[in-house]
Amino acid sequence: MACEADYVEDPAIKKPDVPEHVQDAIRTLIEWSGDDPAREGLLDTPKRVGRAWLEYCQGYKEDPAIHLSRVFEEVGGYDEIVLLKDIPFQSHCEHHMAPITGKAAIAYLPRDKVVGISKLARVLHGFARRLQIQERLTAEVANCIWDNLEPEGVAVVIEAQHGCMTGRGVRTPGVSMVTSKLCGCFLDDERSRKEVLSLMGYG
Ligand SMILES: Nc1nc2c(ncn2[C@@H]2O[C@H](COP(=O)(O)OP(=O)(O)OP(=O)(O)O)[C@@H](O)[C@H]2O)c(=O)[nH]1
Ligand SMILES: [Zn+2]
Repeated sequence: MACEADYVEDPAIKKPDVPEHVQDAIRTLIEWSGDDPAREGLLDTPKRVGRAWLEYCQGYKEDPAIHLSRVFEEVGGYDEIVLLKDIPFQSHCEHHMAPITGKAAIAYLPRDKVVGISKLARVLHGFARRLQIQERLTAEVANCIWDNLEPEGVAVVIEAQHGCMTGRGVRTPGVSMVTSKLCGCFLDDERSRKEVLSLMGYG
């Protein structure tokens, strides 16, 4: 699935060092998997995997709320739901460190603060690029928007596939997990809830 592309590898920028103890851990994992970490094709793998995990878990280095600090208060009289849907994301499950890939729909009904629309996706990625369970990811995105934009309502629906269910374990491909977190009017008012879920395509 296509994913957000704000990690741009610049060949002029030195790649981060991967400490020896991290590389050792990856060599141990290769051995545990049944291969030989000393064979040629695997010699640089510990460094690559170390860097890859820095990137998968980049979210630990940021507070996603920072993306909601630039708000617009002049919205030209618009007072309806703002929805960003089909936002692709990647995360990793905290149980198996296997990929979680999916899409999110994020909506809010502004009170007096509106943000640039890309910022909703940035908040999602900030929480997704960590070791997660889908329920917590969903709640963290919704709560961050609720606390920082103080809107009338927030709704987040996430639909994702879990690598730990497809490539191992129960080995059941094609299933999606769906989670939602509703706050404010989307939780309390049935008409608002129906409207937002229908705009998201879940109506
Ligand atoms: N609720 C929830 N469960 C998840 C998520 N990601 C993975 N899991 C589940 O976490 C559970 C961990 O179960 P355990 O019995 O401790 O681990 P396991 O023996 O590897 O389980 P199996 O995957 O069934 O083989 C599994 O049922 C996974 O499907 C998530 O985001 N939310
Ligand atoms: Zn898992």
